[in-house]
Amino acid sequence: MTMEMFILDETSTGEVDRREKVVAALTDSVRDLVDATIRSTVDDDEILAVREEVDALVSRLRAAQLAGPAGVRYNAEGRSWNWGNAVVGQHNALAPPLEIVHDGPGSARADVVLGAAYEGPPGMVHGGVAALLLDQIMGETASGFKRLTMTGTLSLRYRRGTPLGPVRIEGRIASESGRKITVQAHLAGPDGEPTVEATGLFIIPSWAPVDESDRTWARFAEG
Ligand SMILES: CCCCCCCCCCCCCC(=O)SCCNC(=O)CCNC(=O)[C@H](O)C(C)(C)COP(=O)(O)OP(=O)(O)OC[C@H]1O[C@@H](n2cnc3c(N)ncnc32)[C@H](O)[C@@H]1OP(=O)(O)O
Repeated sequence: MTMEMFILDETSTGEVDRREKVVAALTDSVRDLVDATIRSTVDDDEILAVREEVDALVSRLRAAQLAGPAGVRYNAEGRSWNWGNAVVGQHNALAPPLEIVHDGPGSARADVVLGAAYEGPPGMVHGGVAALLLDQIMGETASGFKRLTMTGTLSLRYRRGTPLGPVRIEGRIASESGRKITVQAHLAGPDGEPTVEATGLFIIPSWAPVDESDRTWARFAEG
């Protein structure tokens, strides 16, 4: 991976905002479709009929497609967007999506409601999903949108099951040394008691710009 993998896109911020909103609304409907598919008890004939309609809709969307994944894009105005991101992607129905709040330097949090699509043990959040969400918030905590960071090592302690439903995730920088940033985080259910605790080492890659006064690259990190 190199800085060149971030895509400079000519689209204006106004147009990005407009398009994001339109497709995000469709994405919400697709999330609803996923939940409805998991939980539906309609009869087989109805399932077959719905499948035909869904296949027809997929064909319509495929009429004009990107050649590959959405990537992380930015424009000359400093707006960046990562619509396909697995955790925060506004156009990714697999993403909850997480809306991460940056409280201040070195800390971040997010509240999200995890439904049937995120189940592992019965009625509980899948352990891999917890790791996925923690990884993203910890990466953003380390980055603070001021530098590029990548996950080096992630260690999780699952203290008890997390019930599906409302979840809070919080992360903070514990220490820094050169290009290495240690982040601690946890995920908690509605009672606020941590169910998963995480420690991660996030690394500013050797190929990333290191001069924090060089703001030209900061926009990349805002994806
Ligand atoms: C994603 C980027 C966008 C970010 C946007 C901001 C938002 C973020 C949100 C994103 C959230 C999602 C986030 C994701 O999902 S990121 C996706 C998951 N992570 C990856 O794919 C990372 C893959 N690995 C690499 O690219 C490289 O190995 C990295 C960049 C990690 C280091 O390659 P680099 O060539 O730079 O390293 P170096 O050899 O100069 O070593 C430097 C120092 O680090 C130490 N070390 C090295 N590796 C590890 C390790 N694995 N554990 C512990 N320590 C390690 C090493 O010993 C040395 O220590 P010292 O000898 O100096 O003491």
